[in-house]
Amino acid sequence: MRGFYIGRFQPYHDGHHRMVTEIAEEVDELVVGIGSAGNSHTTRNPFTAGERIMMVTKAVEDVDIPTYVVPIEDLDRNAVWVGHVQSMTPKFDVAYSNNPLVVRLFREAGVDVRQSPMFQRDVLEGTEIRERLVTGGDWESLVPGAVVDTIHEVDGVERIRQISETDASS
Ligand SMILES: Nc1ncnc2c1ncn2[C@@H]1O[C@H](COP(=O)(O)OP(=O)(O)OP(=O)(O)O)[C@@H](O)[C@H]1O
Ligand SMILES: NC(=O)c1ccc[n+]([C@@H]2O[C@H](COP(=O)(O)O)[C@@H](O)[C@H]2O)c1
Repeated sequence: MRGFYIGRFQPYHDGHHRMVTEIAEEVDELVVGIGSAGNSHTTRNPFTAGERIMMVTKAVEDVDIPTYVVPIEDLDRNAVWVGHVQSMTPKFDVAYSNNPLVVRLFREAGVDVRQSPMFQRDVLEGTEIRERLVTGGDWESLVPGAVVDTIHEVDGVERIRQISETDASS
């Protein structure tokens, strides 16, 4: 059986990784979809699809099942989004998400969906980690080591700080 797990992964964090580890107990292969693949260089979506592919590919090296990482661009039309996803990925039998819109769209399209508990959601949240990147807080302890390496390799801390500045006073 093959599973599918989609997220924006801005960045991929320990909550995502815990979910992947648990999914790997239930399926034989996993497809990870990098959502909003066309978005980057904004405070909500600082990292490119390629950078997120590196984060996930390296982080899942310690997961025992074959894992494919596929970028998925957004569409203006929610009603056909599941078909768009399926057109870009290996066939899958079950989708994993805690995002209510994603759950709804897959179920309406007849795809089996499983949800998981949220792990340490007070800190394991992309928004919190991006905030810490900007303010100089401890973000490294909330993401896999491979993600720390990727963010440093692409000068990600400086990038997110610079794009979060305003030009109001200049
Ligand atoms: N701590 C967590 N535990 C379990 N699942 C999580 C956790 N954080 C996110 N997820 C789930 O992983 C998927 C992808 O999440 P996403 O990339 O939007 O991360 P996020 O932490 O919710 O980020 P953001 O704050 O940027 O929205 C979603 O289904 C989301 O609900
Ligand atoms: N119409 C669309 O393009 C559409 C619909 C539902 C989800 N998505 C994407 O799926 C991903 C879901 O991931 P999150 O759970 O991280 O929000 C996001 O990238 C979101 O933009 C896109």
